[in-house]
Amino acid sequence: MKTLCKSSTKFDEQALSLGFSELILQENAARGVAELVRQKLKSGEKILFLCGGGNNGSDAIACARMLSGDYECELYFITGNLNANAQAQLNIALKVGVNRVSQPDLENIGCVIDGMFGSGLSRDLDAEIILLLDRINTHNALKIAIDFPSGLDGNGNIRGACFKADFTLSMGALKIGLFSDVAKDMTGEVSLVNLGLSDNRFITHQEDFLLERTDLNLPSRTLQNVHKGSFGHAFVALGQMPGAGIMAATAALIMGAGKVSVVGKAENLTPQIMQKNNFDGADAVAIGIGLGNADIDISAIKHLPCVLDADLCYRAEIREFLPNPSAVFTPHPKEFSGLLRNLGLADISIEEAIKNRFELAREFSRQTKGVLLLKGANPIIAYNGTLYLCNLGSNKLSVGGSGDVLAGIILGYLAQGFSALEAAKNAVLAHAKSAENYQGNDYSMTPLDLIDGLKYL
Ligand SMILES: NC(=O)C1=CN([C@@H]2O[C@H](COP(=O)(O)OP(=O)(O)OC[C@H]3O[C@@H](n4cnc5c(N)ncnc54)[C@H](O)[C@@H]3O)[C@@H](O)[C@H]2O)[C@@H](O)CC1
Ligand SMILES: Nc1ncnc2c1ncn2[C@@H]1O[C@H](COP(=O)(O)OP(=O)(O)O)[C@@H](O)[C@H]1O
Ligand SMILES: [K+]
Repeated sequence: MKTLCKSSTKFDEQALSLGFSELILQENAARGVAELVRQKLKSGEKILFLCGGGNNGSDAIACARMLSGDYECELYFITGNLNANAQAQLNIALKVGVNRVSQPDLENIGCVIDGMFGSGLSRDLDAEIILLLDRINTHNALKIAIDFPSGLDGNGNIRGACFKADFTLSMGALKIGLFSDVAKDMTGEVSLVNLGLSDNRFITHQEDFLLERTDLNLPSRTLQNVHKGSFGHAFVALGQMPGAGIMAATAALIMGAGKVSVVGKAENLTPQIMQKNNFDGADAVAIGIGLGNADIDISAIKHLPCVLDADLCYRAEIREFLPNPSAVFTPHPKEFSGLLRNLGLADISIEEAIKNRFELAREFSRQTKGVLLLKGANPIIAYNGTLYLCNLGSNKLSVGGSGDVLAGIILGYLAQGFSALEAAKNAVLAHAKSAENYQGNDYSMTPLDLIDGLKYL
């Protein structure tokens, strides 16, 4: 896992309190950008630096000075209002031959470096900058964002428009805003630049995390003297759309649950799954998948490890699962907005829920004691106020039924005794990896392909 911090401010404050100067930090930031440029761009090419008047702009100006001589560097300022650092950097840059231009000329530009706004973006972009971004984003030059693509704010929301980067270099520490759903189409590849102080030295208190491929812990079998009862009995409650529940049940089976049963009416049930009338013997349960308005009796299962999905988010019964520390709530944003209302935690629109996803997820996990898995392009897992993000999934997963498969994977882990948090983390990673391994076109993956891929993780 990589550590994520909420903003640059804490890093900057801590570095300054240790005796670093802002100019030293900027020198390191600029060197990180210059190194990437040297790797990606032939020398002699023309680079346009888009500069704001704050410290993000200062990083860009320092970078132009470093590359000047080897590349043709032009600075374009979106403001005449420069802070002291930016002014100091500009004085040096002009002396070493960096050009300052009054209009951004995109002809023959090989690379655009975005140093307009970083973590200081505090309001919507002006119309003029939005127009500039429209022109830049459709240009085929290499695009590198310093710290944040301009237009993306610290909460990962786009403020009018956004620079569409091929690479984003996060300065000092990785910031959570770079991993929102909308950021995924804007940041390009995100990497960290060391500003002279390891992010591990800087983090002194609880932060959030970005899951990595190597965090996937499969429910591998180690002992031989075992039997089906050793791996748990998973149950899925079926409802008005039983096919969805059967896909979840199949995913749980392939993920290693020893036995899998369904409760509720199913026609043509695959023989590998058992039909039951009640939840007797369940080690873990998934409920809500394809449920609709079907009747359910949850009295026997509300204390069990469980996955609470889909339609259950809107129904009163979900309240009875509180506080169950081994409950995993798996809403997509619309269901999350409904769930917050249903539980009396917030009465907000889907758009508001998406906009404030990080803090709402954090608060939800504190209030409910369970684990939240808020689905999206970059799903968020929240437990006890800590967030775990996953940016490894892809648009192949945008197909009806892939959430049902995810619920089934979580169920499979829960049945085998994994904690709710471990089940959610591993399930998100297994889900993303199965999609990544899929060899067909990006538009053709079905939930059954996704389930099949679970066999070969
Ligand atoms: N503080 C430091 O010492 C360091 C800062 N660094 C860089 O500095 C950045 C943060 O710098 P700043 O805090 O100066 O902030 P920015 O450079 O991101 O922007 C600040 C300026 O933009 C204005 N502004 C904000 N939103 C605007 C909008 N929509 N339209 C027009 N103007 C707007 C603000 O009023 C302020 O004047 C980081 O992202 C990083 O790139 C790094 O070099 C590391 C060291
Ligand atoms: N563009 C995307 N990138 C990454 N993951 C995605 C994307 N689109 C959908 N997903 C994932 O696919 C799943 C969709 O679940 P859901 O919306 O509940 O669909 P359904 O109810 O049809 O199964 C979630 O796990 C979500 O995170
Ligand atoms: K920027």
